[in-house]
Amino acid sequence: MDLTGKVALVTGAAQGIGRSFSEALLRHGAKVALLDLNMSAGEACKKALDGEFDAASSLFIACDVGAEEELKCAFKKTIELFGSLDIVCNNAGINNEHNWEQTINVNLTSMIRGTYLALDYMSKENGGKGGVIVNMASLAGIFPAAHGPVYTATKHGVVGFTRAIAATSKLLDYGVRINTICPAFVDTPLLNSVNQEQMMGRYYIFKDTVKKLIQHYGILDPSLIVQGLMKILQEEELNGAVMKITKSKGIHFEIYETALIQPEVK
Ligand SMILES: NC(=O)c1ccc[n+]([C@@H]2O[C@H](COP(=O)([O-])OP(=O)(O)OC[C@H]3O[C@@H](n4cnc5c(N)ncnc54)[C@H](O)[C@@H]3O)[C@@H](O)[C@H]2O)c1
Ligand SMILES: CCCCC[C@H](O)/C=C/C=C\C/C=C\C/C=C\CCCC(=O)O
Repeated sequence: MDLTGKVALVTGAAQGIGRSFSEALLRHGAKVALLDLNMSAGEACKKALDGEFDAASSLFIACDVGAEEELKCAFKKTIELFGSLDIVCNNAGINNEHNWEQTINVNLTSMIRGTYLALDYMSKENGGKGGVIVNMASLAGIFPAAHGPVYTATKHGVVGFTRAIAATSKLLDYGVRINTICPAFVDTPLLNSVNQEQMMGRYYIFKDTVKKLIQHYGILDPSLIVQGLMKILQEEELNGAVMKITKSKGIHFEIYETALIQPEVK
């Protein structure tokens, strides 16, 4: 996919992986809607990006992805300003085992809603011209993380939903490729949650164990996750792929047995 002039929407764009995604998309000539709950970080991010790229190429939208109307409105604004939509990165996520209901809402419900909204605009079934959706999961979407059972559940949900909706898209010829990325630990502010009792909840006792895990497996630079995103955008055959990213193996894929014979519908 040539990214020049393409329109992307990135959630959780103010910092961490989402910000790195947004910078990379702008560098490749795309226009980017930067969605984030954190107004001050979002505005600071937009200002910094304007110093490097044409200010008209990006738009910051204050948006809580967990609030249905706010997310709908952000998609609408993006299309009103940029005229189309080609790429959606459902990236926003939290690690909060104390308020675990919020973790489900942000990490899983909003990923599903973001995918459906993206399909509303991009699916050929609705007169759209196709596109690519990337849903951020985690290695905790494949392996259980004892320090984060609800985080683990949401990321397993993201992986399962993405694989299933990608199969639907192929069967019904939506023209939209949908994939997921599962990184190990990445150098972003999210890792600070391990030191916060109000985030770790009853699993705060694992604080030092998690730090040892992180030390053992190493911390990935967000630029490697950007490389994963670019691979997904460029390799047209990728749909329903579960991309793992680790220090020891780099970018690679989870291989699953073919479980179902998909029905012919057309
Ligand atoms: N950092 C890691 O080790 C790691 C590893 C694997 C997967 N991930 C996943 O990658 C994604 C990005 O994580 P990160 O490490 O960049 O985190 P981060 O905390 O550094 O950044 C997340 C961004 O999302 C925003 N956000 C949070 N809740 C939101 C909401 N309700 N609405 C809108 N924006 C919201 C935050 O304000 C923040 O700007 C998450 O889905 C996370 O689960 C992170
Ligand atoms: C507690 C801080 C929040 C972490 C968020 C992140 O998404 C969590 C990842 C958790 C699961 C991964 C846990 C352990 C495995 C880590 C690395 C395995 C690497 C294997 C390899 O290098 O081959």
